Amino acid sequence: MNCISTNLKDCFVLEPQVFEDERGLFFESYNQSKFEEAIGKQVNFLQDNQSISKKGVLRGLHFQKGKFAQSKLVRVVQGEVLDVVVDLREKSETFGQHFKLNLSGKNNKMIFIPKGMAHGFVTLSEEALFTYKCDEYYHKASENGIIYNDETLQIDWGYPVKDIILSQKDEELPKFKELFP
Ligand SMILES: Cc1cn([C@H]2C[C@H](O)[C@@H](COP(=O)(O)OP(=O)(O)O[C@H]3O[C@@H](C)C(=O)[C@@H](O)[C@H]3O)O2)c(=O)[nH]c1=O
Repeated sequence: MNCISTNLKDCFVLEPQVFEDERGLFFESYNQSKFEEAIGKQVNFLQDNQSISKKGVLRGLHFQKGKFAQSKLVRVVQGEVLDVVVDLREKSETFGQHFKLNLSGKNNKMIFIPKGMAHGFVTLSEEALFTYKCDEYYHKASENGIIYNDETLQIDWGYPVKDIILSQKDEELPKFKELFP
């Protein structure tokens, strides 16, 4: 497994070893010991999630606050998304900066997102099957987020704004400056 640093400290891109043969391919989508060795720390994943999104669907930017903050290991099984991570750790040198990467069922890349970061993605293919592990349980009262087109964060989603599909909840997310005045 390759582990590649990103511009955000503690946020890594992981590339599993893929074995291809005449039948197709195989890879370990999660191996606790290889994963923890790659990122250099222990993570106790408690919940696996899966979503299917249509083209243009943007989910994010999301995080859980306080003691329900989650680390996530995210990947795409089928289709393609542009995945975005934002550093919300106020003491971090990269506070307010973001990292983005295309994740697809073809490149098999994964992103490890530590606690203290917001996460979102926009679906580039007709449909995308997205799956991720979390090290804290879903806790509705701790859900929080930032509007995807926030003027302070300046994220280029590389997708026509008029075609972006948001949930009602995501349309009403606050701005970065409201959370961090
Ligand atoms: C995230 C989540 C949602 N739900 C429920 C709540 C709601 O009725 C329904 C859909 O929830 P949402 O609209 O919040 O789903 P979604 O927009 O896919 O939320 C996810 O977005 C990505 C970007 C993340 O990073 C995740 O952590 C998570 O916030 O599923 C759970 O039961 N458990 C969970 O862990």
